[in-house]
Formats: sequence, structure tokens, C-alpha cells
Amino acid sequence: MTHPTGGRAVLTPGPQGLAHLELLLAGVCPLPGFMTREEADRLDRPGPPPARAPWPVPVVLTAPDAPADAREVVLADPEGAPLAELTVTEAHRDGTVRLAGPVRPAAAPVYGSLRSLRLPVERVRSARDERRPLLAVVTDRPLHHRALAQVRAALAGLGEADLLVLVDVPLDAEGAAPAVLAARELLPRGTRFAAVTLPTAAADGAPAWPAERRGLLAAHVAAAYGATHVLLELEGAGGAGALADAPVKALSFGEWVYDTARRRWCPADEVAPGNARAEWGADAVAEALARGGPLPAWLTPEPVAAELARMRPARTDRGLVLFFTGLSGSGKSTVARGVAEQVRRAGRTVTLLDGDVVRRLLSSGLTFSRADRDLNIRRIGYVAAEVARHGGVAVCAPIAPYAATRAEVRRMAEETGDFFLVYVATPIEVCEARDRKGLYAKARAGQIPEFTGVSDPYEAPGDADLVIDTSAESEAESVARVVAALRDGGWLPR
Ligand SMILES: Nc1ncnc2c1ncn2[C@@H]1O[C@H](COP(=O)(O)OS(=O)(=O)O)[C@@H](OP(=O)(O)O)[C@H]1O
Ligand SMILES: Nc1ncnc2c1ncn2[C@@H]1O[C@H](COP(=O)(O)OP(=O)(O)O)[C@@H](O)[C@H]1O
Repeated sequence: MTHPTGGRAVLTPGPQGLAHLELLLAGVCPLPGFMTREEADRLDRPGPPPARAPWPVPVVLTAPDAPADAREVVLADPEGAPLAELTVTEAHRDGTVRLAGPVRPAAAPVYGSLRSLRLPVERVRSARDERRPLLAVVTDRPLHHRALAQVRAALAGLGEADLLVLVDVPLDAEGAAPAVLAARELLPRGTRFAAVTLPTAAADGAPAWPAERRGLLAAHVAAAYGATHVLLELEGAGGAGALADAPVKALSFGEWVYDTARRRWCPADEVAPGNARAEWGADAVAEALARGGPLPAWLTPEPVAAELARMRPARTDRGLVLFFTGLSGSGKSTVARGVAEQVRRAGRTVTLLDGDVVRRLLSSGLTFSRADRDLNIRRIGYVAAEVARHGGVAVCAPIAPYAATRAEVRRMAEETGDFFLVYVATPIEVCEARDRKGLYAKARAGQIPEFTGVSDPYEAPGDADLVIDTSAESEAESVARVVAALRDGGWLPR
């Protein structure tokens, strides 16, 4: 939290805080603002929330460095633009600081993916025909034939009903939204689409809610938009039992399969076992897209399949962050250079972000303190993810000694492409014996402080996609193993 001189304290909430705030400002959550500790604790117990609670989940704002005496706080988006003003009625300290109190909108929000689809509830409610039931489908995934068939069955069961598709997407990414919107032409005319970000936890840093609680939250969000019925396409959140107390009627269809004889999707118990084909899970869909194979027509409608193929191109066309980690002298640069050359020859565009070069340009001036190493790796990760966004291969070869920072880079990379981690596990004795730059000798002599492996930590990865040891194989063998792994994974053509 910052205190601009003469102004009020400014706080940029984390992703969960921002998601709660979105729901408050859009009029979806009926509360005046963030809950006091007592209010939140009442809802923060396992099992269903108390009956008739106006909101099914705790809505909590944490501010790690909030001054205890802040009274008026400006809540800003990650770009620093004001979103709301919070009047603090309670500041509770339990490790971190929780701020409670009412919020008032400050300015129309600009931050947030799909902003034009983030509709205030009034806009949706006022446009709706009160005489007709309104079915809301809340989804965080593409709608394949199975889901679309169930939506049509639900609408048929309701008679003359309207349809609202609420797409759950993160604030900082489009999630599955483009693929969901691609089903527009397969749904009744007049179907409305809106984007929402369902928080997944009470506050930033708090444990994620179980699926049932998320389902109940989705039902409350649907009710706020005026829905009379809800159908959930959220992992594990469909059970109607858990939604018995929801403010809208939850529809649930059980298992449906594709009937190869009648060529349509129906309840599993109406289909002869020999004719039943199960829907593919998300992993099978992802793998088929990665291999560039079209999704079969019985599974996915053509416009949805086409959008998915655009969003997740075959791995041969998809951006990749190839990230080497290991001690100084382990062979990262040598192997990375060899691999980059072969990847280029295979026809892909390559950017090599070598440790030394990055240190001279992108990260010049940084030291080898933990904070500076982390910043260095984040900068590499940011640039690499941008390379991947445009379909290129970014080959990175820093030491990257900390697991948490590597995980951060993996997350950044996977938002725009794929991430492949190579651990160059050459033993330190070998690295030290090589001592190409004489740095180990200096480090042992105490002339270089915080030297990785000597006087500074290296956290060996437990999540490497490939481990190589350059003390046990030649440079050519190491390069060949990495290239083979990229071919096997589908990132290079065979
Ligand atoms: N204190 C200390 N610890 C480790 N390494 C040091 C240090 N001081 C300088 N060097 C040289 O800097 C190179 C490592 O830089 P990186 O950017 O890859 O490091 S990090 O990922 O930010 O930890 C590393 O290069 P490589 O040998 O290519 O790994 C070293 O030559
Ligand atoms: N199998 C091998 N793979 C890569 N490098 C090797 C191998 N065997 C010996 N080396 C030597 O080890 C050194 C590794 O240095 P470098 O690639 O700069 O490592 P890093 O980038 O991890 O500091 C180079 O001098 C290289 O010639």
C-alpha cells in the first residue's frame, strides 16, 4: 500500500480481492463492501453456509502492508487507476491485515479482460422479459456438443425461456471465452453473453474453496443477473444436492454420451452400451489440439473447434519457452546454443536469452542478491512469454536458482504458449573443475560473495521435463536429447 503525500492510501488488491471487488461494483454481490472478520468467519466453515445468507462465500480484502490507521483507502487496478473508495470500518491483523468496510465506485473500470462483456446486473435485468424463465449457463470451458445438447434440452424443458451464458474468466486473461463465444451461432437468437470472474478463495493467499462452494457462488451470481434456473459447466460443481439452497433452481443432467447409431448426444441410460461414446476430458482435447489433429465432429461443433485450433495451435506452431536451469559451468549456455541452432534449422524462429547476455543488457546493474536474481528471472520470463505469444521459441539459460521464481515463469509462459524445463544437473565438482571463468576459485577464496553452489543456494527442480548431466555425456549427446524431447513432444516437426 502506498501513501501519496497529501492524498489517501492507495491499495491494489491481489487477484482474489479484485475479483470480489468486481462483483461488488457490478452489483452482483449484494453486500455494501468487504466483510468484517466476524461476518467472514461465519461463512468460512466447511459444509454449506448458513441458510438464507445473502452471499454464500466470505468476501475479504487483505493488504499485507496496510497501515493500521488508514480510514479512507483508494482501491486501484494493477495499472494504478482508481476503481473504488473503501471506508475502513475494521482493520484486523492476523499475519496479514484484513480491511473491512463499504466500497463506492470511483471510476468506470477499464482493467480486466473482455471489459465490454462485463455487464452490470442492472443492464441485464432491465433488458429481460420478466414473464419468461431465464436460464443461466455458467461456464469456464468451451461448450462442446454434449453441453450444447444439454442446454437445448434444458430450454425445451422450460418452455419459452431466455438464455444467458456467463463465462467465468480471469481478470488478466481471456480464459476459454473466445471458444465459448464461438458457440453463439449454435444457440438460440437473443442469447446474451456476459463475462464474470468468480473468486476462488475468500482472499488472496487463502485456501481455494471446494467445488461445491464455487458452484453455490456461481448460482448466486446467476440469480443476481436475474436467472431463474442455472446450469453449471464448472469442474466438479454441478451436483444439484450441493445447490439445494441456491437462490435459483439448479438443473443437472447426469451422464450423457454420444449415440453412434442415432448420431446425437443423449442420457447414457438411453443408449445401448455398444453405441455409446464418452465425451473427451480436457486433457484429451488439449493433447489432440497439441498434435494438430482436428477435433472430431461428433465431439465438437465446427466453429468451436476452429476457435480452439486458433487459440491452441498445434505445438509445431505454438510458442514455447525452453528454459534451462543449473549451476554456473553446468553447460546451460553450450547446450542451449546447440539446441537453438537446431530448432532454427527445423524452421522455427528462435530467441536465445542467455544468462550472460541478459545480465549485460536487460538486467544490467542487477546484483546476485535473491531479490535481484528474482527480478532478473522475471524479466527473462516476461520477454520469453512475449516471444511465445507470437509463436516463437524462447531459449533461456540462466542459473535461476529458486523454484518459486521458475514456477512463476512457467505460469507466465503457459498463459501464452508452452513451457519446457531442462535441468542441467551436472555435479558441482565437475562445474568447479571446469571453472571456465575462474569464478569458482574466486568464490572459494571469498572474493565473490553469494556464489551459487558455494555460498548461495541452488534449489534443484522437482518439476523438470528433462534432466541432463553434461559430465556423463558429450555436448552433442546433450543437445540431441533435448531436441529429441522437443520432437517427441510435438514442438518440432518429425
Ligand atoms: N554470485 C554469483 N552467483 C552465480 N553466478 C555469478 C555470480 N557472480 C557472477 N556470476 C556469473 O553470472 C552468471 C549467472 O547469471 P544468471 O543471470 O544466470 O544468474 S541468476 O539466474 O540470476 O541467479 C554466471 O554465468 P554462467 O556461468 O553462464 O551460469 C556467472 O558467470
Ligand atoms: N557435455 C557437455 N555439454 C555442455 N558443455 C560441456 C560438456 N562437456 C564439457 N562442457 C564444457 O563445459 C562448459 C560449460 O559452460 P557453459 O555452457 O557456459 O555453462 P553455463 O552456461 O551453465 O555456465 C563449457 O566450457 C563446455 O565446453
